[in-house]
Amino acid sequence: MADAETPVIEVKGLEAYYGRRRILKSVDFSVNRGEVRVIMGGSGSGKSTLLRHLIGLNRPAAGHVRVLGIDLVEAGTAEYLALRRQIGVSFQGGALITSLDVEDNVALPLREHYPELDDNTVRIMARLKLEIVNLGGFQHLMPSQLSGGMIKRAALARAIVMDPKLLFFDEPSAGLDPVVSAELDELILKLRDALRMTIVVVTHELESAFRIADTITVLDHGDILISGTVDDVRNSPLERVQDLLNRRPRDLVIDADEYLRRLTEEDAT
Ligand SMILES: Nc1ncnc2c1ncn2[C@@H]1O[C@H](COP(=O)(O)OP(=O)(O)OP(=O)(O)O)[C@@H](O)[C@H]1O
Repeated sequence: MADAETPVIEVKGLEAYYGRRRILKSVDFSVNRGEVRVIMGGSGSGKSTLLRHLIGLNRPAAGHVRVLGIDLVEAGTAEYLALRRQIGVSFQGGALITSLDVEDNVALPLREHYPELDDNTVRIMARLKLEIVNLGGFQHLMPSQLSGGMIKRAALARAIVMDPKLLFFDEPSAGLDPVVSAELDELILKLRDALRMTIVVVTHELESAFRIADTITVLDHGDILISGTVDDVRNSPLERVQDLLNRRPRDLVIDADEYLRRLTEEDAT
């Protein structure tokens, strides 16, 4: 396992493809313990693809991904499962199971990874996490009875139920009003400070990114444009970074090679 000095995430030369299309182009990326790293970038820039590689859901076409000291390319199944117990993931949309109430949704990873735990212990652990995300008392509601912000918080409670060292959060603010979104930002900072988690957040929301980030990585068409502090990113002289910060669309500029490739490419099987 990693010591206190080693980055929690180390990625070197990561390449990713869907079919023959290269999505990530030799990405180098590292995240230090205890920081909130925000991954930003336009739609289709490769943020979710990078996240999937960091969680081990996708295998790199080239390069290495080391998480909490474990090389995901080389790890065997047992090592990977041990690692997954230390990683929390909250996907876009919440992905709660509609037939289970909030408490059973939150308890799910515990039941899956620690089947030997008795029901009472599982219940207490789930409720503790519901308290942390301000859903204390709502444990018996069904997902269909929750607001958008409550769904995100329940998904977050589920992601942290096993006290992960590392938390991945995909689009926490998507579809939320600004007040609820700001509450969620505060919650992310609370997890970093009170539970000392390292947190990687993918977001489109600039305001939220600047509020929660210790460091920011900006992706653009599968390349990292910049990784640095909030000030580094704000003051970046790179035109593409400023386009993103000022919401100037770049995708209207047609890349002739890419356009031709799309027209002529056979479907991957
Ligand atoms: N399963 C898949 N099969 C084929 N292509 C995919 C798949 N998933 C994503 N892509 C393509 O890969 C590119 C990068 O997608 P990705 O979802 O990583 O981007 P993103 O930055 O997360 O975008 P968004 O902000 O819109 O969610 C996009 O062009 C997308 O269409």
